[in-house]
Amino acid sequence: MMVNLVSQLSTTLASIILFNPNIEITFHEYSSDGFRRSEAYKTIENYLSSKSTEQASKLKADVFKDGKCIVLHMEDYEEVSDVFQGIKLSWSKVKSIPTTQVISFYATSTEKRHYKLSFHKRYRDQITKTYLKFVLEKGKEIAAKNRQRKLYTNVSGQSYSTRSKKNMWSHVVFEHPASFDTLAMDPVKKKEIMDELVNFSQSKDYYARIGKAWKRGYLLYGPPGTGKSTMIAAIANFLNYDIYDLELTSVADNTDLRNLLIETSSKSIIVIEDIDCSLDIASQRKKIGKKKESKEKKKSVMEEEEDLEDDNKSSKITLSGLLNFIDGIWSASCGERIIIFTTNYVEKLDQALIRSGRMDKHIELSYCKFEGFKVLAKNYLGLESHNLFGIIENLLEETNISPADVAESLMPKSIKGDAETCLENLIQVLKTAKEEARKKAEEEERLKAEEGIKKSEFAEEAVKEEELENLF
Ligand SMILES: Nc1ncnc2c1ncn2[C@@H]1O[C@H](COP(=O)(O)OP(=O)(O)OP(=O)(O)O)[C@@H](O)[C@H]1O
Ligand SMILES: [Mg+2]
Repeated sequence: MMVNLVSQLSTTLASIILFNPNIEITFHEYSSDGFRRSEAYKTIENYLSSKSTEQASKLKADVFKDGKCIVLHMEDYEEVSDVFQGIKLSWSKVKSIPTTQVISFYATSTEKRHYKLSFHKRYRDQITKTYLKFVLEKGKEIAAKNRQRKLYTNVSGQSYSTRSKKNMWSHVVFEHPASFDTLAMDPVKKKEIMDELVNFSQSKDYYARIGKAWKRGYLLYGPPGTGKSTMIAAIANFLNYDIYDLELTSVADNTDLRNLLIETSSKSIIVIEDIDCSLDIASQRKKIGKKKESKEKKKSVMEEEEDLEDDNKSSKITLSGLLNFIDGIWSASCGERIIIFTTNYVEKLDQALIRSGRMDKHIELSYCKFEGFKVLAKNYLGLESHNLFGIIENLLEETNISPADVAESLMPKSIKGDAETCLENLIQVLKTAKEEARKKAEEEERLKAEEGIKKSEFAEEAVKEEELENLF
């Protein structure tokens, strides 16, 4: 009887060992030489963080963003489950300690960890081909969300704490509070921009398929104080990107520009503010024209000297240098990038610079209208409606005022300042702006009329002179 039981048990064990229906995949923490921490291990750790938080009984905490963000991971020997397309899987964290003691400077050589993934063998294809790719992508997304974002500049300054390699960029932590929620603009336009950004950030495969660098160019234009810089910060916060604020006047030449761009990382926005001022592109075009002219007609020594002085004063970056960069020749090396130009004078820009394909989308940020005002009133005063809103709506229709000026009027001028006082203050500002605009228009009319009179007097004079000349 006893012999029978033992033989039965051993048969069952043998069948379990021989016919184990599960497949196990291990992901080791360190590379086989023991020096490099595996990217896949870190990514899986990130992917499992939310599942660990929900399921594991022993957790380990990692603190990010100067203590503002805590991420929990499962401790050694813990196990969590996952479900993918209806398939049940399990992840466990295993620690192994070598039996022979090795004396080493590296802590890694004594304790070895790995994640072990188990699933039924009938799902081998789905797991190895689809699930693992999904885990790595999700893990990377989580890591990107948790990282401390940075604002880089190529202008060297004392306030910028850290300088990256080759001293090309210096950076500070990027903590601008702007968001699309607090941005005052037409809600339809806002939604369209947000949808497009999401679409862009998820289009890696699409860009790879069509053979284009994964980048998108935006031109933000409009009068001062309409929210161009605020929108850049909102985009960075929305997509969780770094910002590279490129000051073209501090870039020596095209090579310098290329080196700066090579150093930018993926998931970043490269910004050139006031592009019309930072690069005298229009005059470069004229200069090329002038050079052609000078070949045709000989120039005086003085004219040549004037041209040379002009050349020395202007930046050595050429329009073609900048266009090369935008076209992705230098930026195609890795990852997703957004390029944003801002300007107050869109009409001054060279068409080559802003044609579609380079600047894929042109966004006009304009004067504050009622929809924009409602966003500002909610942000600044916590108001969604008020009986003064009607008057403000009418005045905004008749007046050009920037969101920055509206925002300024809505800020309480004293601690006791209440919402109604702020709205009345804004009404006053709008009435004054309207009155000033009316006076300005009248003055312009008057000047035009005077010019007209002068011109007709001049014409009459000329006719009289001609008549006199004809008499003699
Ligand atoms: N559309 C807007 N929504 C919310 N706040 C705005 C908006 N526009 C301007 N502001 C407020 O006005 C301030 C100035 O705006 P911002 O710097 O974005 O303007 P800008 O268009 O970049 O101006 P400039 O052309 O002078 O660079 C911001 O700090 C913000 O508080
Ligand atoms: Mg600005």
